[in-house]
Amino acid sequence: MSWTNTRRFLSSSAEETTTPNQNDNNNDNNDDSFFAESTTSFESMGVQSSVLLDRIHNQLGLQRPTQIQARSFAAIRGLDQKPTDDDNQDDNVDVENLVDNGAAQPPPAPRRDVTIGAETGSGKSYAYLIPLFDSILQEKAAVAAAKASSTTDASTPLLPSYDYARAIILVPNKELVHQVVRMAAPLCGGTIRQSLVWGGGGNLIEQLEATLPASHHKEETDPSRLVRMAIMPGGLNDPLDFKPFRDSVGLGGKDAPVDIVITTPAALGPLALKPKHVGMFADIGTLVIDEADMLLDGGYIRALENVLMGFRRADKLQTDLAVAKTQHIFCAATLPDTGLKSVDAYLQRKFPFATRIQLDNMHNAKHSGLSQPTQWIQSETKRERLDKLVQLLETPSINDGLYGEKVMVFVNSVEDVDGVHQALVQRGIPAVPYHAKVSPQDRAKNLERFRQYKSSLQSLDNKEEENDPSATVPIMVCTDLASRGLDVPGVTAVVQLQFSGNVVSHLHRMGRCGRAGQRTGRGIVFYEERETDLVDVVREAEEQQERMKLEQDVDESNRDDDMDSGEADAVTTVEIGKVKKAFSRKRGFTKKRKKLMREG
Ligand SMILES: Nc1ncnc2c1ncn2[C@@H]1O[C@H](COP(=O)(O)OP(=O)(O)OP(=O)(O)O)[C@@H](O)[C@H]1O
Repeated sequence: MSWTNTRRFLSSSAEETTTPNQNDNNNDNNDDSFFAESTTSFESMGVQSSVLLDRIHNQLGLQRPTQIQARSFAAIRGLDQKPTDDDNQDDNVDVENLVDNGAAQPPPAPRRDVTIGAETGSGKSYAYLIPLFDSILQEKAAVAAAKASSTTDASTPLLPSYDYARAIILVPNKELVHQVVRMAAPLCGGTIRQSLVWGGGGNLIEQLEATLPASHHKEETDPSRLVRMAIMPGGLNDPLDFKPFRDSVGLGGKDAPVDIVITTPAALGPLALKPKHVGMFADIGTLVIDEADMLLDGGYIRALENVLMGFRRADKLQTDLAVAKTQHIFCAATLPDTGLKSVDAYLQRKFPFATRIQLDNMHNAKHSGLSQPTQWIQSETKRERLDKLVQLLETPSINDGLYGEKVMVFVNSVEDVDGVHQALVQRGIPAVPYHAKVSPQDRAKNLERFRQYKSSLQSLDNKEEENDPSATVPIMVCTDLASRGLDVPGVTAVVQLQFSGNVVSHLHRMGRCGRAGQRTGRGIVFYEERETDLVDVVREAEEQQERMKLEQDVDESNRDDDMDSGEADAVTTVEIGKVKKAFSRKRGFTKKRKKLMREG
């Protein structure tokens, strides 16, 4: 079957391509566990900024929060617990001192450390972004209101309580920095040039301008409604080498401080150990560590520990300078918990008082976006695997093939990505490569073409035109650089042409499809005989999970209203269907991280 002239229409409206799935909750293809219960709204879960609520509904198109968003919001904002003496101490901040224009504002929310754990695609990014944006916009609104009612000169700038930034978000690499910016931009207000004050080089600003909805191109004239982000590059010696900080009014410049800095531990780490920079760390209220298990392992941990040390040192100033303690938010889809040196053990040791939000679906062998059991194919040669892949890609999905679908093909090295990509193209199958040695510009272009593709499963019947082959591509061949965090809506299948070799990477790879509550993903995994030990563990856990699901369904349908709810819950809390056993295969995991580090 030919891959040309048969693609269905790709909507050219950026609005449609960037708005997250506005799920029809009655659709069988949706995962019921994705959303919070139907009575929970963004309003009822506690979002107070009306500006933010408007953006959540109208810019992002989100109707209601996901489970992880509702639970994280409560924990991050301390709505789920009564205040303790400790919190009161944190709240005991001399607000007037912090706000230069003397405006009173609501006392800062207690800052509890929080660990957010839920499977891939469950909406964890907004689980930390929404509370953060809410507190920033609330503070700005309060300052603006106080300023409006005071006698201060109207030209006095509107200043929040921070000079450098309100929060820093750390992710492993540039790809994920861009991913966070892309997700956060619609919540910022204003044009992308207003909200992303420093894009860190490359053409990210242009790319976002081209792909964000038209409604996002409106200038914002009210600074209290604008959230400003910046990407901090590596190689800085001093915080003031970073232009957005240098330009901040609080630091002698003429602009309002940036609100959120998005960067990597490698870029921030070198600043953390110098005592003279303690002021910056004291100024920043929230530190988000996304993909926490990756950053707390292997080659990343040293830089991250430096960062944590910088914040710890700054927290010691708390009593002297009345600075609120830093809130740490750790976010992960996988938190290996086997052994004393596991990431989970590390977090429990270093942050024993952190509130842990962990959904039941975390570490399930098969994530809820996969609509059918994983297809496992043992094959010993590259040639055999490639032939089988081509055969799958040329067979319509109705006959169990992948023709017309939106597919990510994972292999384990840059060379293999190039080899598979070329072989597919030679056979007339459109594909793009994605790995660290593709130039950043081409990588971004390839990702965008893949993002824009609409599979035959996604296309609506009334859209008869074809995907434009110069602007879209159905297949992306990639290394693990694309396995984490990357959110490409509508991926219908993940093929591991080479097995990832460790369960963490396996879960992240499979999690690239069937995201956002869409139960439309499909997994096909090729493996070699020498990998059967690990494969067997994962397969067995998947089978257990399926059995557990069946048991639950039966249990639900037979459920006697008088049944003790504890009895019923016991069935669901048994730790079967999890891949925990496979976490102990740590060697593969660490090696993989090192490789990713070299690539990223
Ligand atoms: N409340 C919501 N309603 C509908 N879609 C949502 C909602 N929240 C998030 N999404 C969408 O769900 C998708 C997955 O979100 P996100 O990338 O934050 O997941 P994640 O849990 O961080 O995944 P990963 O662990 O793979 O990084 C995104 O396309 C996002 O826009």
